[in-house]
Amino acid sequence: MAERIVVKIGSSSLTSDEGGLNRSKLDFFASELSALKRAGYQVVLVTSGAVAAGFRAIGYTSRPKQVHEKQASAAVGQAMLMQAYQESFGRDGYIAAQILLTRADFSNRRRIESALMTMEELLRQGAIPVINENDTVATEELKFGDNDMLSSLVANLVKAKQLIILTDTDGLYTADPRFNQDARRIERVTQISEDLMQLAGGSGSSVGTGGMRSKLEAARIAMRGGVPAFVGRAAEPGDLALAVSGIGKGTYFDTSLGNLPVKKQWLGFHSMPQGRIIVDDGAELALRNGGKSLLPAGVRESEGDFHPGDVVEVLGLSGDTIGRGVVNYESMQLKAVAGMNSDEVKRRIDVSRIEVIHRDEWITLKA
Ligand SMILES: Nc1ncnc2c1ncn2[C@@H]1O[C@H](COP(=O)(O)OP(=O)(O)O)[C@@H](O)[C@H]1O
Ligand SMILES: N[C@@H](CCC(=O)OP(=O)(O)O)C(=O)O
Repeated sequence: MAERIVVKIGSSSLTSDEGGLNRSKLDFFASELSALKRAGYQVVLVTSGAVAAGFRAIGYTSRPKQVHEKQASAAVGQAMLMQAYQESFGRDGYIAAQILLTRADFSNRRRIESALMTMEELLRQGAIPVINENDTVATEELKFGDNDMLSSLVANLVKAKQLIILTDTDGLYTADPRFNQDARRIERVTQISEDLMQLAGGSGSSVGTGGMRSKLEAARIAMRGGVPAFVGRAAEPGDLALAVSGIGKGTYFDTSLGNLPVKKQWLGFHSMPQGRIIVDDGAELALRNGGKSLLPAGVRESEGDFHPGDVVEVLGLSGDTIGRGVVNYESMQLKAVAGMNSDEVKRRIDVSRIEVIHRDEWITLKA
């Protein structure tokens, strides 16, 4: 199968601060993507810019702040974006296909699997899926807001070889380069620590939303899903190909993890935990490093009202989250048998599976 590359382009790379599309910039990125297609890659584009492209045309003088104004701007600008991509890719002999997604679509396994099937078919047919958040229906509490996170979830979903996040800066610096002239670029990152997160500031333009911070959060999700990421700039013809080949103008985020199955992606990134289980140090070690199931003996306490099949969050004695899993016990049952060995549990209650959480239905969230 052809290797897949997911490319995310931010508003600041496609539009001007005063609003409106910058066609020459968009044409440049489209030809960069076409070049990847010609080189044999399957390409998925996650594009921002709908709000920024549309707000001036609909009558606002600056990027609006109210949600319904942004949604109205996006409704106008999304059509402009797609028309421009159709024309630009069309010149290179490729078809652009619009896909609009919300966070709620990712939480619903059937909907996201359906979106994946559509993307698979589009890629088989040689089209370029062009994805944005469905701004008109996304509610504020459930919005991605910026498309960085959306692009990492898409990269995990399609099991991309690489996620390329293009922006107006050539990578992650030791400080926001707008304010600190001594800031140095960080070439490679293997783990996104809290210290690293502290280096990243907000957006550099009046049209971008996420800033470097949201790009780091996105890179962390991609790495966790087994997809290496790149954050940087493509300004000259061939820059995107250089980024893909490992010598781009930006920061590389490496991962040694394999691709995460869609079921585990859902568990880790989209499910809604119904309760919390606190485990002892031995169980924490077994879950983190041993690839083991959680047994009642390791459970110290549980909180919340959950039922078999619900997702619960698991914490260590320090209060740190270890991961999430699908629980096999009623919350009341688990309280009654916490800390007991498996034979004793079997004598006392009737459960279909002795594991509180089976390792196949578990994901570790932090190293
Ligand atoms: N440590 C940092 N390294 C690099 N850029 C940073 C850093 N902290 C903040 N930034 C800012 O993040 C901006 C990119 O984010 P953003 O404006 O949201 O772009 P986009 O629209 O491409 O998503 C850069 O222009 C830069 O000014
Ligand atoms: N869905 C929105 C994305 C908002 C946005 O600005 O994102 P980004 O430029 O990636 O920080 C749009 O198309 O305007």
